[in-house]
Formats: sequence, C-alpha cells, structure tokens
Amino acid sequence: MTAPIPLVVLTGFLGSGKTTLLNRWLDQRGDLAVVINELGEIGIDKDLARRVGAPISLLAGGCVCCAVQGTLRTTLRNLYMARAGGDLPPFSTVLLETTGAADPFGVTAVLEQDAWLRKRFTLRSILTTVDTVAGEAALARFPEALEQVTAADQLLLTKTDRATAAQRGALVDALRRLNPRAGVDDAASADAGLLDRDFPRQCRITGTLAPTGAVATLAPRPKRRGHHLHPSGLRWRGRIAYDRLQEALAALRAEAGDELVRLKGLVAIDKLDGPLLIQAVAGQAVEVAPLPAWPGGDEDSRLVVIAAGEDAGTPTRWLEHWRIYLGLADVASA
Ligand SMILES: Nc1nc2c(ncn2[C@@H]2O[C@H](COP(=O)(O)OP(=O)(O)OP(=O)(O)O)[C@@H](O)[C@H]2O)c(=O)[nH]1
Repeated sequence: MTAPIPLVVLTGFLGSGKTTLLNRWLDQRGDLAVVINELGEIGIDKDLARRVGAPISLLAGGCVCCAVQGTLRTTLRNLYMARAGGDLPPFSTVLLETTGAADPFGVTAVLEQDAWLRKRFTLRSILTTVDTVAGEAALARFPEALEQVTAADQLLLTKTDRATAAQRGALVDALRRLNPRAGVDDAASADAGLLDRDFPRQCRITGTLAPTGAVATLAPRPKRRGHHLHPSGLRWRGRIAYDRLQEALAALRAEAGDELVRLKGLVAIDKLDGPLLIQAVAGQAVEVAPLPAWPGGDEDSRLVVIAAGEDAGTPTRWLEHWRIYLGLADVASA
C-alpha cells in the first residue's frame, strides 16, 4: 500500500478568515484536494473557493465534528478511491476546512475510529485561524472558539491589518496561555508550505511523544454539550435594488443584535451582472463586494445567517422577516 495521504485540518471560529486563507493557498499550489464543511444546507463557501483545478468536495448541513461525521468518512473514501483509480490527479494532501463552529477533535476522531481510513490517511496538522480583532471576545463567549484554539498545532492570526498592537499583544498572551504547545504566527506570512510541515504529537493517554502522523493529542478538552450556534439559509430568484438591500441588512442587524454571529450571501442586484458578495462578522461592519460573475454556476441569490443562543429557530425567523421585508415571493428553497 502507498504511504498514507496527509490530512490538514483548517479550522477557526466563524468569520475568522479560513476561506480567505484557503484561497491564497489554492493560488500557491495545485496539488491539494479540498473538503469544505458548511454548517447549513445552503452553501456559499464552496462557490467562493478558487477554481484552480483542485478537487473540491462539500460537506453541508452540519458540523463535520458531529452531524456529518459519516459523510466525511464517505468523502475521504471517495477521494482515496478516485485518486487510486486515476479519476483525480494524484493530490499530495487533503485540506479540510471545517465550519467555524466545529470541534476539531470530532474530525480527528473520524480518523482514529475508522480502521480503513487510518491506514490511508494521516492527520498532519490542525491549523487554527484567530481573528485578531474579535478573537478574545469569541474565546470568552464561545466554547467552540476555545476548542479550536486548544486543538491547534499552529495558530494563525488574521485581520492583523485592522488590529491595534495592544489587541494583538493581549490575544497572543491569551493564546499562549490556552495552548502553550502551538506556534503563533500571522496568517499573512503563512504560505502554503505550512501544509507540508509535520508537528510532534503527544498521546492523549500516556502523554508520550508519538511519531508525527499519529492522531492523538494531549490538549485539554473544554466541555460543551451540543452547539449553541444555529444556521439558517434562504434562497431566492429575482433582483433587489442596492438601497433596498442596505435597508434590509440594517433591519436584520437591528433585529438580531449580538445574536447574529455570521452573515454571508450572494445577492442579485439591479444593474449588476454578477452577484454582490455580502459578509458580516459579529461586531464588525458589513462588507459588500460586487463579483464579476456568479461563482460555481449557481445563480440563485442566497443568504446564510448563524445565530448564537438556545433557540435553533431564531435565524429562520430572521430570514422570514427578511423575505417579507423584501417581498421575496419566489423562494426556491429555504
Ligand atoms: N481586513 C481583513 N479582512 C479579512 C482578513 N481575512 C478575512 N477577512 C474578511 O473576514 C470575513 C470573513 O472571512 P472568511 O475567509 O470568509 O472567514 P471564514 O472563517 O472562512 O468564515 P466562515 O466559513 O463563515 O466561518 C470576510 O469579509 C473577509 O474578507 C484579513 O486578514 N484582513
């Protein structure tokens, strides 16, 4: 049997910059197979990933750490078989982008528990993006962010261009306390060569160093029960005037308050050929960017929101208000 294929897990809290980094790495090398996990049924990240010939698989409808663990197993098997059968180029590495709510240990458990996969894939690293501006607040509020930091082999600071030196310093101190064994570096200086780097691992049970590639790790596990982050998505056809969209976004943000953790969308706008890409991260301004064309061939407008809190129905109610506000009758699926 050939050597196991390295798997790199790219994780990090919602909106912390995973897809942005993934796209930079896809520009830099063509020997990756990519698996993208999205929390909701309606996907946007896969369409936003650069089309550079790398095979890209989508795991939608839940976190890879729990709801779609089985789909991850199947996806990895399919990738392996397609590569062995010559149906895919002989990619060197699988790069898995988790959702921003994933527990990376749930991903490593898939490799640990499946004998077939264990022989054919090896966990190379867990790389965690941390938003330098919003990271400390996320760590204080969301156990998911804590899990991602404690599981990391390498922590990558994003949005350093927006952060003050004091924010950066305080965050680095907090990260070093939470995970002293991980390196901390700026994502901007992390090129795709990082994907080849092996990290020493320790066995969770004995605490002894295991050869690189073993899947166990010694990091302490913060406790949580289930997710408190709930996705919902809306899909529709028809164009919206830009001013109307701005009003609707303001109304949505006002209704949702700080329960709105993440928003992203591709929206057809009057007089624009391509869609408007909309992104918002809790506490940060909404970013809009016109794209020259619809990525991925799907020309339905889509909006995905992720809410924090106990009530999983909350984000669906926001989107229903959004639909009514904009008079969107032609909803293809919700
Ligand atoms: N200024 C600045 N913005 C960034 C940087 N990295 C990401 N962003 C912005 O942050 C927002 C979220 O970035 P993404 O790369 O989509 O984050 P993500 O972690 O993939 O998001 P989810 O998949 O929803 O968890 C987007 O609006 C990006 O343009 C950065 O280094 N600097």
